[in-house]
Amino acid sequence: MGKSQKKTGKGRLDKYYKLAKEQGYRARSAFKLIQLNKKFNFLESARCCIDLCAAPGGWLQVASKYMPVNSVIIGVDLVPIKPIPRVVTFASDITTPQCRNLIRAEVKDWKADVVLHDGAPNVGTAWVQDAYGQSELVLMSLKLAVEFLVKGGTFVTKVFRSADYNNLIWVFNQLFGKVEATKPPSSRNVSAEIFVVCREFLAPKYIDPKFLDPKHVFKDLSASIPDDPDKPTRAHNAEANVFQPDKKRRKRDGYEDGNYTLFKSIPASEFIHDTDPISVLGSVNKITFQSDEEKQWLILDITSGDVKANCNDLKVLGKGDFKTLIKWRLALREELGLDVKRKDTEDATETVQITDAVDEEQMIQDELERLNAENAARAKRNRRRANEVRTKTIQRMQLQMTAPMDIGLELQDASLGGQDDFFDLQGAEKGMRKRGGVITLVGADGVVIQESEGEDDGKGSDDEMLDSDEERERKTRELENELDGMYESYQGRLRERDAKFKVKEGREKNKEREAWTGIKEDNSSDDDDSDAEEGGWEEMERAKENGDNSSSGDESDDEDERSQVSNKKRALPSAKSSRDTKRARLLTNLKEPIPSGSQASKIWFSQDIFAGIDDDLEGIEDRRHDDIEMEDSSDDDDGNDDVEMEGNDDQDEIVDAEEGEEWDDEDDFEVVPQAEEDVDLWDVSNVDEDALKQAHIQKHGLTTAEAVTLAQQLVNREKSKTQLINDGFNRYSLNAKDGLPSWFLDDENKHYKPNIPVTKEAIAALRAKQRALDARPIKKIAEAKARKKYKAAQRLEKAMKKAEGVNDTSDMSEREKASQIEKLMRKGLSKGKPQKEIKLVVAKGVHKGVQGRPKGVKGRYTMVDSRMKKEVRAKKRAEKANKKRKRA
Ligand SMILES: C[S@@+](CC[C@H](N)C(=O)[O-])C[C@H]1O[C@@H](n2cnc3c(N)ncnc32)[C@H](O)[C@@H]1O
Repeated sequence: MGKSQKKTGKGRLDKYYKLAKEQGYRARSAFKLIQLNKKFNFLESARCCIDLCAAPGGWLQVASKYMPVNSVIIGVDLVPIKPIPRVVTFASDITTPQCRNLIRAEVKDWKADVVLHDGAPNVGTAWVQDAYGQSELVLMSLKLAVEFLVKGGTFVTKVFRSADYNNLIWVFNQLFGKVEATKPPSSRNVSAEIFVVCREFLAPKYIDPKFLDPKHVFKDLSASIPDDPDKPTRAHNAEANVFQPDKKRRKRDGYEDGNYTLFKSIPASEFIHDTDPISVLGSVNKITFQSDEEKQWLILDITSGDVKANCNDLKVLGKGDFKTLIKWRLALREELGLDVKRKDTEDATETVQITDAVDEEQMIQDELERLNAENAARAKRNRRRANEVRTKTIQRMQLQMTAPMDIGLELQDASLGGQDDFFDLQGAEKGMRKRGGVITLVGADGVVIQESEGEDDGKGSDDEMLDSDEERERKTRELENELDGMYESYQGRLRERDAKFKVKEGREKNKEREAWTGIKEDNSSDDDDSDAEEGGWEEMERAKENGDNSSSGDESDDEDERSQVSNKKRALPSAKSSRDTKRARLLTNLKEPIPSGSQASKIWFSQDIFAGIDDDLEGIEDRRHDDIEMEDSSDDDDGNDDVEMEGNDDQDEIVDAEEGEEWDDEDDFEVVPQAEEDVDLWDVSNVDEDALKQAHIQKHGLTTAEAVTLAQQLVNREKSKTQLINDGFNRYSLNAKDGLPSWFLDDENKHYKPNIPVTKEAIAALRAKQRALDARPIKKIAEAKARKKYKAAQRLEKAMKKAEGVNDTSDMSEREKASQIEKLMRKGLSKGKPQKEIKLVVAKGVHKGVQGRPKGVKGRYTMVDSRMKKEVRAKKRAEKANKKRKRA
C-alpha cells in the first residue's frame, strides 16, 4: 500500500500520528489512553497494570510514563512486543488459559489496579462478524479483569458500537460501580470504536459464569439470526422474550420493522385465537377485554385476578406469569369448545411439556453451572491458600529469615515424616508442592514446563507423574533450577542491601579478567613456532628434557609469548545468561532488562558518584550490556512489526520501523516508526577474546601483580613460554562446571584458584603506576591551568609588542620610554582583568522564594544563605583589621 495514498486517503497521518512520532510513542493510540487517563485519572495511583492486547506497546509506554516508578506493568499480545523499560511483556492469546497462567505467574498474588484492553480481532471479515469477534474479545478480557482486578479497580476496554454494545454495558454494570462510555478526541470519528471505563470494581465473591459467557451475553444476536429463514425474526425475539423474560433485551434491536408504535395492545380474542400465542405474548404490552364476549370471559372462574393483572402489563411479567396466561388460554379455548377436551389436554400437555422441557433443561444447566462454579471456587480457594504459603516463603526469604540453604532444610523437614532420603530433591519438591511452594517452573528455554497449583492440578497425582526415571530426573532438574532461581534472588537482595557489593563484585570480576590461569595456544600468530604448534604432553616432555632453552633464543617468540598472555578463566556472557534463564519464574523475572540488579540497586548505582566505577568496570558492564542486547535482539527478531501486525483489523496504518513502509487497514490504529537505533548486536561467533583482552591491556595496562610478575619473568627470560603453558595445566584448570549450581560456583570461586607467585618488583611497579595516576591532576583543572597559562603568554606577547612600539618612537625621551615600557610590562605580567565581583544575595526577606534575578540587583550575583554572607563579611572585616594593624 502506497504511502501517498495513505497520507491523502482518510487523512490518516493526522496530528496524533505526528505527535506520537514526535514524542516517541509506538502507536497513535497512545493518545487515546492519555486522554482517557486525563479524564478519569486511573494511572497515577495504580501500582499494577495489565494491558491485554498491547502490541506494539503504545499504551504500555503511556502506562510506564504515568504510573509511579516501581509499578508492575504487564503487556500481553498475540504478537511479541519490543521491550519497554519497566514493562514485562509476553506473547499469548488472551482467550486461552495459558495466558491467564502466564499473567498469574507474573503478578503472583498481587492484584491489578488497572486492566486495559484495546484488542481487536486479527481478522478482516464481514463487519458483523468482526464486531461480534470484538465483543467476544472484550468479554474474554473482562474475564481476565475480574480475576486479576483489585476491589475498586478500573477496567478500560474498547467496544464497537454494535448490536452487542448494550449487553456488554449491562454486564459491566453488574460488576462495576461506575461505568462510563466515552470517545476520546484522538479516536477518529469515522471509527465505530468507543471506550468504556469501568471503575470501582465490586469484586463480588461469586460471579455468575453467564456474565462472562458470550453464548449467554450475546444470546440475542444468535436469536436474531434466523436458523430457518422462513420463520420470522420477530417470532424468535418474541419467544426469547417469553422464555428469558428477566433479561432486558427487548429494545436492543429497536422496534421491529414497520412497527413504530411505542405501546401495543391487542384484544383478548386475538390472543385466544392466534395460532402462535407465545409470539403474541412476546410482542405486545397489554391484552384488553373490550367486546361483550371478552367481558364475559372476565367473569369466568378460570380468569383469576392474576390473569387479569398479567394481561394489564405484559412487559413486566416473568416466566411463571407467562405460563399462567398460556394455561388460561388453553382452559378458555376448552371452555369455548375451540378444541375438543382430549385434544386440548394433549395440546396443553404438549405446551406444558415444551415449557417443562425448557425448564428442566434450564434446571440441569443451572445445576451444572452451580457445580462448576463450586468446583471453580474450591480450586480457587486452594490456589489462594497455596499462594499465601508461597508468598510467606518469599517474604521470609526477603526478610532474610530463610537462606537458600534453609530451604533445603525446610524441605527436608517436610519430608521427614515420609522417611525420605535427606537429599532426595524429589521428596523435597513433593513437600514443597504440598505447601503450594512450586507453582510454575520455567525451563531453560523459558517455556513453562509444568504448572501445578496446590490441589488444582487436574492431571494426575505426583506419584503418577514421577513414575518414570525420566520424569523423576526432569523433576529433580526443575527443582534444582528453582533453587538456582532462589539463590539468584538471594544474591539480588544481598546486592540491594549492600551497595558496595556490586563494586566488590565488579572488582572481583575485573580481577578475574586479569588473573593468570595459563597460556592459551594461538596457532594463527604462531605459525613458525613448532613448539607452540605441538603443545600438550609432548611439549611438556620436551621441556623437561631441554630445560628452558627451547625458545629462549628467539626474540620474536618472546613477543608472541607476551601477546599471548590470555585469560582462560574469563567466562563468556552467555554462561551467565544461560544460568539466568534457568531461574525459576516463581522468584525472578526472566525478562528483567538487567538480570543481576534490582530496580533499587540500579537507581542507587545510577548516581554520579558511581560514574567512575562504571569506567573501571567497563569490561564487565560491556558484557552485561551485550547480554541485554542479545536478549533485546532476540525479542526484536520476534517482534518484526510488519509481520506481527499483518491482518490486524483494528490498525489504520503500521509503519515498518526499519523500512518506513506503511500498512493500512480498517480502523483507528497506527504504529509510529521509531528513530533507528544504532545498536551493535553481540554476536557470539564474532567475539575475539584475545582482541578484547589486548584492547583492555592497551587501555589500562597490566593491572594485577600476577600479570606484571609474569610479564617481567617473560621479559627477563626467567620463564619460557613453554613453562608458562605447562603451568597452565594445573588442578584448577579444565574443570567442567556445567550443571553446577551457581551458589556452588560462587562459593568455589572464592577459594578454588591457583596461587600465582608475585614479586616485590611487580607490586612496586604497580604501586608506582598507581601513584603516578594519583599525582595526575584532574583533567578539568589541568585544562583550566593551561588556559590560564596561555592567556598570560598572550598578554605578555601583546605587552612586548606594544613596548617595542614605544621603544621605536622618536618623540619620547628615554626616561619616558622606560617608564611607559615598565608600565606596559607590568600590565602584561599581571593576572589579567580582575574578575568582576559576584554580588552575594541572601535568599530571605524580599528575595525569599524569588525566581530569577532578585529585584534591584545588577551584574553578576549568586544566591546564598545568610550564614555565608555573614562569614564573608567577617572575613573582610578581619582582613581590614589585619591591614590596619600592619600599617600601625
Ligand atoms: C489496536 S492493537 C492494540 C494497540 C495497543 N493498545 C497500543 O497502544 O499499542 C490490537 C491488538 O490486539 C491484538 N489481539 C487481537 N486478538 C488478540 C488475542 N486473542 N490475544 C491477544 N492479543 C490479541 C492484536 O495482535 C493487536 O496487536
